[in-house]
Amino acid sequence: MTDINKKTSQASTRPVTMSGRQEPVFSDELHTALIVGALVFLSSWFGIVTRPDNNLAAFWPANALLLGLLVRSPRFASPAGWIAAVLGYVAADLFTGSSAPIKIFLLTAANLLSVVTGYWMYARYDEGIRNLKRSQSILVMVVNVAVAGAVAGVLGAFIDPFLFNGTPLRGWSFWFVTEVVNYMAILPVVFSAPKFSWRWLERRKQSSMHIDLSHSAPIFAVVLSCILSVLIGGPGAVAFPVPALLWCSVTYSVFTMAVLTLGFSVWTLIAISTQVIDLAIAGSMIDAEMSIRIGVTLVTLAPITLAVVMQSRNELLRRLLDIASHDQLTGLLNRHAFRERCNTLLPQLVIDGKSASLLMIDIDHFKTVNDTYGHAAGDQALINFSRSASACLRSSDVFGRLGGEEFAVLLPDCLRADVQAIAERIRQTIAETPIDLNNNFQLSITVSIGAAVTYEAPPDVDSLLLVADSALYRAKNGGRNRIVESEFQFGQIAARPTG
Ligand SMILES: Nc1nc2c(ncn2[C@@H]2O[C@H](COP(=O)(O)OP(=O)(O)OP(=O)(O)O)[C@@H](O)[C@H]2O)c(=O)[nH]1
Repeated sequence: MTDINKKTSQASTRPVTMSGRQEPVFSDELHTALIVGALVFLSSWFGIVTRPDNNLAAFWPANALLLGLLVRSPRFASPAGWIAAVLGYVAADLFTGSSAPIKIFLLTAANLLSVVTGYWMYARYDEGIRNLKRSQSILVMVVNVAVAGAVAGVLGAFIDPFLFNGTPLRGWSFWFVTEVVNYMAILPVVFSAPKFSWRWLERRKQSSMHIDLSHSAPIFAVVLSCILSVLIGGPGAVAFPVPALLWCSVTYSVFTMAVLTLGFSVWTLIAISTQVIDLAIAGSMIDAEMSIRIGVTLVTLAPITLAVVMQSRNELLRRLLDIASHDQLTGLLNRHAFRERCNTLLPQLVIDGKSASLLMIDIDHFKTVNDTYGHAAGDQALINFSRSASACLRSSDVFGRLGGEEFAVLLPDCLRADVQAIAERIRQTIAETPIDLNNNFQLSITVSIGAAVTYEAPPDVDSLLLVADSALYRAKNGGRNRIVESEFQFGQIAARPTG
């Protein structure tokens, strides 16, 4: 658990005074106030103009949008941000003709109390939980918004009898349900929205050009089940789209799911209140209103929770696969992953006039490096070597650590002269790049390289490795810091001589 404000001060780019304190920049505060003020004003105005006469608004996006913005970007939770939020609520009331100061004061106080409580609740959770990247994120959201709604409801219990001739219990429960429903519909969209950048927009444009019909099938299923809800109706109609929404959860990202469930909630609530979906409920619809709102919110909870769990599970799987296929010291492919990648590539290599070649690279006298400077210095040498050698390679080359101080590179589609040039570039770069050790000491290393060149597709990478290993052995025996090349031919047994 961390304080969400910590991130703000670390990420801030404000100038720092001689004493180390950050100077307040007026334009930053103005920018914050304008954004928060405009957001609260516009969303409150929307809530006011869509609310029924002489009652509280059922759809009130202002608190959820404000809380989402503050939790997502805590830099907006500055004094200027909070003051702008108050002014935004008050201005929306005044602008829409509500002039009773006590009413404006009470409603603004209840709205702020809800947002402040939600913000305070979220302050104890780290970024992963807040941005819906952990499997427990939705549970945390439910608890936080329930507390925020319950606390705001205490003022609601006072407001309802005072302003709307209701009872304290009705005031508390109406306020609580409305807050929770609005938060649960809007917060997932705000928390999971991708950070905007021009590159992101470009990628979206490109991917939307290739519309894959099978990928869109779950959305069609949601639309179809919504149509069935209208056609069949009855009390069970609200739940018709649940299987299709669950299908969406295992297909789409959390953000897409958050937008989908928001769309589903809004559509269902409007369709029920306008009786497009006839739930066939006896008695007043107003009596059933709160139950329906809670029901719709709970229906959307399962798909969004599943989407978050799927995303965090996929991320975990991706990290596990990454760990299983990479050497943790150098970040290169490990022996197993290197062999797999090469064996996948080798049959596809265009051998026509070009060769597929494999370099086996071994650091010279590495045992002496460890013995003289310590194991940590040896590790640093391995890291520096892999960085310097990577810089000599093309993006299509496959570079892996076979084990210890032994490395290999597969060079696809390379002329023989190119193979020699690349190997020589690596040898020279390593010999000329000293390694800075912690104690200001510089260490120089050299490498020996065995190159296996082939003009025919080899049966697998192991046959190329054998030839390269034999050439490497000769490079070592020939005095080290050199390259020896050998051609792979079918039927040739190129094992390293023993003894
Ligand atoms: N620091 C460090 N050392 C390692 C690692 N893996 C293997 N080694 C060491 O690498 C050394 C390899 O030594 P040798 O196989 O004798 O080869 P060499 O000393 O390089 O001699 P030549 O290859 O003949 O030039 C051993 O001392 C291993 O302990 C590692 O991850 N980190």
